[in-house]
Amino acid sequence: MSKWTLPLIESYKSWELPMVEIFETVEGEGTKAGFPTVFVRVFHCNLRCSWCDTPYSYAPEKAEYTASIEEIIEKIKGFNSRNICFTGGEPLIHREKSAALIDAMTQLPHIDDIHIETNGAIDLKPFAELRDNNFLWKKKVRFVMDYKLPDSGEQHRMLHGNFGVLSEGDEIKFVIGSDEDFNIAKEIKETYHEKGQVLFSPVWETMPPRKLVEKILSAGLSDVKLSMQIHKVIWHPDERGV
Ligand SMILES: Nc1nc2[nH]cc(C(=O)O)c2c(=O)[nH]1
Ligand code: SF4
Ligand SMILES: [Mg+2]
Repeated sequence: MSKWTLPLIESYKSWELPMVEIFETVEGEGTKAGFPTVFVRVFHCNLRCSWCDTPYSYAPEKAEYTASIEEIIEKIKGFNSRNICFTGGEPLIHREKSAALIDAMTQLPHIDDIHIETNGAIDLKPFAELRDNNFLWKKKVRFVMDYKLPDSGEQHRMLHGNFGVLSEGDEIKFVIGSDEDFNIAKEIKETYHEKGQVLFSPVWETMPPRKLVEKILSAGLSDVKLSMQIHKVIWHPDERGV
């Protein structure tokens, strides 16, 4: 039995979430990079990473608006993309409400993939249990879990138990800003990684991609995938809603 049991969509469709933005673009990161994707960005985050590129998604900023699950789903239906990136802020911070929104997304027939950009400081177990017990979740829902390294200032918040609940289709993203970050990422991967594609992504301002590639190759990390933020190449790095 999972810790949470979701009611039917009729009961939760009026639940409201604080929102930042919903837009369609191409996914800029990870294994889905380049595919048309609807971004659903909710408000609030439990971390404050030094290099965060979405500080408008948590206090002291304010949510742009609130929307019911039904309204969010209607907006998603207006786009052609088959992929959803559920992000923030921290998309899972709203707990049962986050789970209900994911559940409603899984019921959209035109959606193939819902990837959830979670920050490594939220217990994934209740969400993973919902996935284990639900056919549509198993088919469509994937976690893209960050592991925050020393440069972020938030490594002490990482929940290492999360590695044990990830599946083969999930992704683990290490955002690397320095040589120290690289060394810790390698050590954490060797110690905790079980299932899921490991991504190494350079911090835009402090880690030249060429240097990160050289380090991956010379460390012999043959199963690691480099993940560049291609949206920052296509558009200006500070542009929003792309
Ligand atoms: N195109 C595009 N891809 C992205 N992948 C992760 C993003 C994020 O803001 O977390 C993002 C984003 O904001 N835009
Ligand atoms: S977890 Fe993500 S949204 Fe939250 S502070 Fe860190 S980078 Fe920003
Ligand atoms: Mg992100």
